[in-house]
Amino acid sequence: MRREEVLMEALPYIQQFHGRTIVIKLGGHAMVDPDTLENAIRDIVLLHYVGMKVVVVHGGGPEITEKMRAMGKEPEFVGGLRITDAETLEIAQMVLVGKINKGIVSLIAREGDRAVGISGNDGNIILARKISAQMVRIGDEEREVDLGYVGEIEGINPALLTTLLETGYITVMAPIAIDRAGRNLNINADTAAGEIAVALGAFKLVNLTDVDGVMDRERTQVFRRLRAVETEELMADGTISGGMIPKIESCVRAVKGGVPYAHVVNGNKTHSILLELFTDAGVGTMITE
Ligand SMILES: Nc1ncnc2c1ncn2[C@@H]1O[C@H](COP(=O)(O)OP(=O)(O)O)[C@@H](O)[C@H]1O
Ligand SMILES: CC(=O)N[C@@H](CCC(=O)OP(=O)(O)O)C(=O)O
Repeated sequence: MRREEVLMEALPYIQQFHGRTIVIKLGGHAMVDPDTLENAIRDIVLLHYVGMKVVVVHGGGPEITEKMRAMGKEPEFVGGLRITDAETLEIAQMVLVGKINKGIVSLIAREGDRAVGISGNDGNIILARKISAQMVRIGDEEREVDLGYVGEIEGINPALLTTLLETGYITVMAPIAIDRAGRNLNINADTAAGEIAVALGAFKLVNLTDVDGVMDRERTQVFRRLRAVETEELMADGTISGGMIPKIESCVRAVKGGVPYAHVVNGNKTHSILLELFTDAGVGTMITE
C-alpha cells in the first residue's frame, strides 16, 4: 500500500475518535521491555494528539512478584488475585504508585505530552470493599482462604478523572483502591480498567498484553472479532484460561456496560495499538456486545 493510502485509511477513524474517551490497560508483561513500553507510549501520545481523552490503567504484577521475592516473600494467587498481607500491600504500592506510575508519566513527558499520575484512592475514584474469603481446593480438601487487602470494586467516582481529561491531561492510574474506612486495597488492573471505562462512558477499552489477541484452543489463530456471548463460551470450554480470563471478563463488563468496543492487542509488537485502531484489518481481537 502506498504511504498516502495508509494515511487516508486512518482518516475516518481519526474523525470518529476525535473527542472520545479511550481507556488503555497496560499489562505488566507488556512493560517488561523498555523499548516496547516506549513504543506503546508513543502510540498513546498520538491518540491524545488526534483528540482522544486518554486514561492509562497500568498493572505491574511481574514487578511486584520480583520485589516480593527479593524481600524473601513467595507470592500466592487465588483465582488470579494476589494474596495481599500488610507487607505485600506496601510493596504493591511502592511498585505500582511509586515506581511504575511515575515512570509512565515521565515517558509521556519525554514524548512531548502532559500526564498526571494518580491511583484509584485519589479523589476516591475507585471505591472498593475487602473481598470475602474464597473457597480453594487444596488436594482433596476445600478450604476458605482470606486474600487480605484485596478489594472488589463497589463504585467509581469519576469526577477527578473527568476534570483531568477535560483539562487536557493524559491520566495514568495505578490499581489501588480505597474503602469506606479510608484503607487502601490492592485490585486487579484489568478489573479496574473495565470499570473505569464503563464509568467514563468510554468509546473504547484497549487491553495491551503479551499475546496477539484471543486465540483458538490450539493457539494458532487469533479471533479478529468476538461477541460477548462467544467469549463466554470460550471461557466455559477452557479455550480462554489463566491470565486471559480477567482481561476478557473486564472487556465483557465494558461492552455490556455501554462501551461499544473492547480490544485485546499485543503490546510487545511495535505500534499494535495504532494498527488495531486505525486500519480496516486490525491486528488484535475486537470484542463487541
Ligand atoms: N485463548 C487465549 N488466547 C490467548 N492467550 C491466552 C488464552 N488463554 C490463556 N491465555 C494466556 O493469557 C496470557 C495473558 O495474561 P497475563 O500473562 O496475565 O498478561 P498481563 O501481564 O499482560 O496482564 C497469555 O500470555 C496466555 O498465556
Ligand atoms: C489483587 C491483585 O492481584 N492485584 C494485582 C495488581 C497489579 C496487576 O493487576 O498487574 P498486571 O496487570 O500486570 O497483572 C497484583 O498484585 O498483581
